[in-house]
Amino acid sequence: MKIYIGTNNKAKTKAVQTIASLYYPDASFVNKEVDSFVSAQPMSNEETRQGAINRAKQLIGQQDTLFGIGLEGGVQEIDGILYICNWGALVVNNGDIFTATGAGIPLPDEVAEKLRAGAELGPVMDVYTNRKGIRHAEGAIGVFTDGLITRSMMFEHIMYLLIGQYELSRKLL
Ligand SMILES: O=P(O)(O)OP(=O)(O)OP(=O)(O)OC[C@H]1O[C@@H](n2cnc3c(O)ncnc32)[C@H](O)[C@@H]1O
Ligand SMILES: [Mg+2]
Repeated sequence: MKIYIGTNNKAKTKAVQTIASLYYPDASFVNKEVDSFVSAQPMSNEETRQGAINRAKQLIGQQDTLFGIGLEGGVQEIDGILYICNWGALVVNNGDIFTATGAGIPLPDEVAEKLRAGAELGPVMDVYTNRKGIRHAEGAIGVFTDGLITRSMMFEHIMYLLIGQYELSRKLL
């Protein structure tokens, strides 16, 4: 059985493979770049959630699919502070969909200002750290938690939340 992953991002892919292979050791993984149909930089919880759902829905209908996973990163403003937010969606071929949200921490003002002006977090983080490809590595959440929680670990938690809901629904059938 195949598990479809709606991205080529390395941090997201690692999270899906790490957690899903614990529960489905015989599954194989297929990456498929799909459109989120939301902004490149989602600016609300609602938009970020919708991006994850939109990605996952495009993975319906493949042969031998266990499920498809859509993961989306964004930011949301609360009380004048920009927090990172992250969402995941798991879809099965019959159209059932499970969603979950992940950890959120505030972004420093100098980063938040650039996003409010229209920049994307990925490139902003590369400039901030003077490195390349932070979004494929520890991510903003890793940089701003001193490496304690990486972008993969954050998406791993979302994977547990998604698989847990999916498995429970199968037990209730
Ligand atoms: O290839 P995809 O799956 O699109 O992976 P992505 O890294 O672009 O991830 P998202 O589209 O889900 O994230 C939306 C934007 O926020 C950026 N982003 C999100 N989380 C980030 C993080 O933890 N560190 C750095 N950039 C991040 C990302 O680069 C995009 O500009
Ligand atoms: Mg993206």
